Amino acid sequence: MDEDGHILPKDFPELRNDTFLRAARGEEVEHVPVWCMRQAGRYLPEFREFRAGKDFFETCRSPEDCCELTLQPLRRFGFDAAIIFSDILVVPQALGMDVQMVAGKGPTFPEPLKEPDDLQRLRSKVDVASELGYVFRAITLTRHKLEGKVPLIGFSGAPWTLMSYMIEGGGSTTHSKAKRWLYRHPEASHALLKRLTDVIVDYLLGQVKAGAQALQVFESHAGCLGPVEFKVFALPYLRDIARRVKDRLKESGLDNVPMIVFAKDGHYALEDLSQSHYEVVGLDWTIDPCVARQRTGGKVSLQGNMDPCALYATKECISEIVKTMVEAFGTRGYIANLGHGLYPDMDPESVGAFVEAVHTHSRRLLNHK
Ligand SMILES: Cc1c2[nH]c(c1CCC(=O)O)Cc1[nH]c(c(CCC(=O)O)c1C)Cc1[nH]c(c(CCC(=O)O)c1C)Cc1[nH]c(c(C)c1CCC(=O)O)C2
Repeated sequence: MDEDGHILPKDFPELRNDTFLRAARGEEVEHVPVWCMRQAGRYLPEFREFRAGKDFFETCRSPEDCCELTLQPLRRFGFDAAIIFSDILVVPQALGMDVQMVAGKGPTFPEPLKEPDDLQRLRSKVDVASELGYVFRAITLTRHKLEGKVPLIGFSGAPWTLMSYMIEGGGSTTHSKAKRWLYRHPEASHALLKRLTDVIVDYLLGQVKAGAQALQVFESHAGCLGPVEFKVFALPYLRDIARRVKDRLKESGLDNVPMIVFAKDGHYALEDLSQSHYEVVGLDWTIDPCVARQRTGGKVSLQGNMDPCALYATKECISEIVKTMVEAFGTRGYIANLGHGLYPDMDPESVGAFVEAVHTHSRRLLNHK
């Protein structure tokens, strides 16, 4: 404990299941590891009960609550990794923006950025330890409470995805306000993306120092860009993040951690993403696993990519879909996941069937080699 009574990021329990980390590095495994994006979420009755009546970002600021919500899905399912409960929008908050979670509407910025002058409203220097220390404390506490069961993943939103939220002020189908900046104010766009990148690098490094054993960067809004805009406004910053986090870990004498880049609907950028210093490329369900393997040329491990809606199918059907998916990806350098997050109306039993199917089919394939 430190003088404020916070648990310290040291003497963590020994890791008992490193399958996820080995798969991320392309090493041999006994089964294909599996986890789900949004595995802590409203599809779980215990999650809904725990969150009831509490403000979303208040919950994010409570290390004890984040720890409990992170552990909930692991009590039910044989996931091979945990992901810290938090949200990508804590970074815009750290830059000084107000963000609220409005029931039925999703994340909302009462005062989004409208014109380049609005950049002056953002904090010029962000001290991540003071602004986002609550996430670091949640990670440290959770890493202890996991008791070495599985590794803990930390995460951040990617610069373009965060920029688009900060300008749109919430969810959007066209992202036209944010894309207007790219075409009308390219310099201001780069200035904003650069500032986000700097904060994200410090933030991810802080997460590793706090105990995160892998990192995922969510470029959730890659799909509204085309290949040209992605190359100019997203890819350079994604690359910069991975390179700088890895350099800074080395400088600090810390071990490298696997990094995953997930650019939702960014299949047009697969080749580039596989050469961006990330160990793992996450895939949504719009790309065929064999095509993805070909286009990434065995340079990286792959993660994904079952259509989350396949969980509405029967257990038998889920098992068949998983079998086809695992056979197509192969058992080496592969982390099974959905192609995006779980939805609130999904049946926890189907999630259990998905996890079981990944383990069963991959064990069978590995035993027949
Ligand atoms: C775009 C994005 C956000 N947040 C996140 C992304 C990137 C992933 C993606 O592409 O979906 C990332 C995120 N958000 C959350 C996690 C926790 C870890 C996990 O995956 O289990 C993670 C990794 C918790 C959450 N974040 C949120 C919830 C649900 C709200 C609640 O618990 O009350 C959870 C479990 C809220 C949130 N936060 C955000 C949205 C669009 C929403 C949904 C709003 C709604 O459905 O009303 C922004």
